Amino acid sequence: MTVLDEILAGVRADLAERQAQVPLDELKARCARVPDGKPVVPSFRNSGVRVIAEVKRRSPSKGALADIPDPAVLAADYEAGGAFAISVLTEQRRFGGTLADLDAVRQAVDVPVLRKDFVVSSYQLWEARAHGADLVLLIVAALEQNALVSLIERAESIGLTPLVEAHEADEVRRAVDAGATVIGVNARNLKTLDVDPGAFPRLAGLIPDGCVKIAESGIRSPHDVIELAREGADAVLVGESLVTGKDPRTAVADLVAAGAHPALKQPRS
Ligand SMILES: O=P(O)(O)OC[C@@H](O)[C@@H](O)c1c[nH]c2ccccc12
Repeated sequence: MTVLDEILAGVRADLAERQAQVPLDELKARCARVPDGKPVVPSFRNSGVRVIAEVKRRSPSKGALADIPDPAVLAADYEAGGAFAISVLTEQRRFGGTLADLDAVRQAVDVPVLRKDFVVSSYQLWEARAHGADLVLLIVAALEQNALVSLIERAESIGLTPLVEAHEADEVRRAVDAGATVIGVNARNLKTLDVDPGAFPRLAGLIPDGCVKIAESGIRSPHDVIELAREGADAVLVGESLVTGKDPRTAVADLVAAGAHPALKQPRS
């Protein structure tokens, strides 16, 4: 069993419990009461590399990272630092997150919010929307192709922007074939947890120019952002270095400033 298989087994067990507690109809009714998901794709294409800052308590590779007693405070700091969006890990067993964290962040910020989890069922898309998410992560390595296609379609139909994550060339092709318009390259292999900083530079060229390209994981410094921008990144997704650093607001602001240099990225049509 890979780490990803173990995570998915836990995710399915927790999902079954929530489904037993909250019927789908109730979730759908809640969705009708939350404001529509914010469109994000046009701003990803503007000049400047967008920074997506993540609320992450623990990880399977490192264990505990940060306490984060109040995700709302951290998210507000990220927003004040200029984050384009906030990513909230809602997986409980390995990452220490919950849907309550998503609620807290949604209440605290105006910028778009990404539900970061291991989505295997459309129920989780409705949950994401009901708890105020604008974007949702879909991991190619965790899904059969037909499931990936239908989750992308369902996400879009309920007003969520799917961020489709790949780690290998074949997964990028699957993401493109499935109709993804926002594609993330995760430098971390979720089966082994190894980080490969060369992943984005190697795979970015396989992503069509019409798609938004996001570099994920292992990003620590303004220098990293500049390098990834040169390789064509429209955005970077950063967790660990922000939650373990001293001042998340300034750390985000430094990354945003690095990515804002006009020579790095022209607006894309
Ligand atoms: O903490 P880092 O190395 O900055 O990485 C953030 C983010 O990319 C990472 O949390 C992540 C990317 N894809 C995922 C899928 C599931 C869980 C977590 C992730």
